[in-house]
Amino acid sequence: MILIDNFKEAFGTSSNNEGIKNGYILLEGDKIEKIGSINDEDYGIIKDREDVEIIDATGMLVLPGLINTHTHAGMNLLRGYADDYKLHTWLTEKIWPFESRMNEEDIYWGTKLAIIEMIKNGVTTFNDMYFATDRVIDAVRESGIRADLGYGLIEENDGEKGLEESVRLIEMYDGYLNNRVKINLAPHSPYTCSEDYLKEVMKIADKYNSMIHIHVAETKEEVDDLVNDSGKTPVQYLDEIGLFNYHTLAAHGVHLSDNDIKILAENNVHISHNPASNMKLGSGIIRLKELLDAGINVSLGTDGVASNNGLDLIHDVRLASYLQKAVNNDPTVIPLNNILEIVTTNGAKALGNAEIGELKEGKKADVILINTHNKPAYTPDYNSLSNIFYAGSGRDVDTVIIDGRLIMENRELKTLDEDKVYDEVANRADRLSE
Ligand SMILES: CSC[C@H]1O[C@@H](n2cnc3c(O)ncnc32)[C@H](O)[C@@H]1O
Ligand SMILES: [Zn+2]
Repeated sequence: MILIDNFKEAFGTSSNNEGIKNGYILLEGDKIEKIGSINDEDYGIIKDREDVEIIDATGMLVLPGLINTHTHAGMNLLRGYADDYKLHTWLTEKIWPFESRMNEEDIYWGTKLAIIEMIKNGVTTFNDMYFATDRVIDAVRESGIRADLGYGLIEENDGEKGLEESVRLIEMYDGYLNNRVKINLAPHSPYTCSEDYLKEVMKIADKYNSMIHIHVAETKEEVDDLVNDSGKTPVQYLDEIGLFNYHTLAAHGVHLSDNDIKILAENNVHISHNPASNMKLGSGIIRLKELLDAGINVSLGTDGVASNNGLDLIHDVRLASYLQKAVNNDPTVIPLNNILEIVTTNGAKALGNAEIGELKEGKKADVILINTHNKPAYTPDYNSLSNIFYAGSGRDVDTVIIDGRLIMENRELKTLDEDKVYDEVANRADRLSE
């Protein structure tokens, strides 16, 4: 049992996002057993139990673990390799040639680096689309993080073999490690997968009840190309071929018409918004207010670090909020309460996982502690949630617990050898960039 003792304030405990002050959280196995006040009668009894490991959370803020719903973790090997390009040039002239030189071990070490970076920024679950999924799973197992993984399907690269690989992964690993690993289907996009290929993906989704994770309407060029070829927007096209009959998480959704938004809402399509990547690649600005007003579930992703260039969800959700306030000329757009939801409960919904995203009894014990001691960002303290999301950063995350296991304490990782990962990645980057 773990007792998170005497925290300053905990959020994500109720739907109105009111924090609980001066309390404790008891974790039993992989679940949250009890959340209470230090004034409760049983607090003393719990604290005195011999089987309890106490984490002193004095002065700490507690949140559910953050959920990053769109990543390419192996791309941590490409940080800073190709900056300041538009998406098409970036992918075809820089990223894909580099990726074609990467082997499975490179992806393993790149993924480990991404996992270190995510844990250190309070991310406890990530949804990844990439290659070498067995080695990605090794990195997930060793680190203790939670992950939803899809083998990235680009028809020209993998064809039928990619579909077989997706099935193999589902059959072998969906629900692996006490449900810490879930497998989904990850066709890259409508511009790299044909209609027939996507229909094969849908057949697999049908058989295994799998989620589909796909890039959609990221750039104006992507939309214009498809409209010119078929008279349909990517959203209309995917709807018409039946893809949205399956649980779909569409990454990006930057260039959407009113009709596209209606289609997405009617079909309960989830959007993973990637503000930093969209801004850096000059892809455009998502119509976030319209999406939320239409009742669409929007979660947050970082995308890969080659287009971000970090994995700090607290930073990125602030970007998203400020950008929307600016473009809408309205500071009430994406208020604090929505910010917390976007990186927690909305992420859980996007991944179809009712066990994560909240600090509630019976939910998975994915918990992060933010250290406010002696930090300008947390002083004064009119509103702790404001300080976390409008002033703080992922670097303030002190302790991370995933599936009831202590993964980081006092910013020290318990499961991975950080220095070894930095050395490996640096050496591999030298070889790959030659
Ligand atoms: C098929 S695995 C994932 C594939 O996606 C590439 N990628 C990375 N970032 C983006 C993006 O913003 N839009 C489209 N594709 C992207 C990545 O390099 C992998 O090849
Ligand atoms: Zn992406």
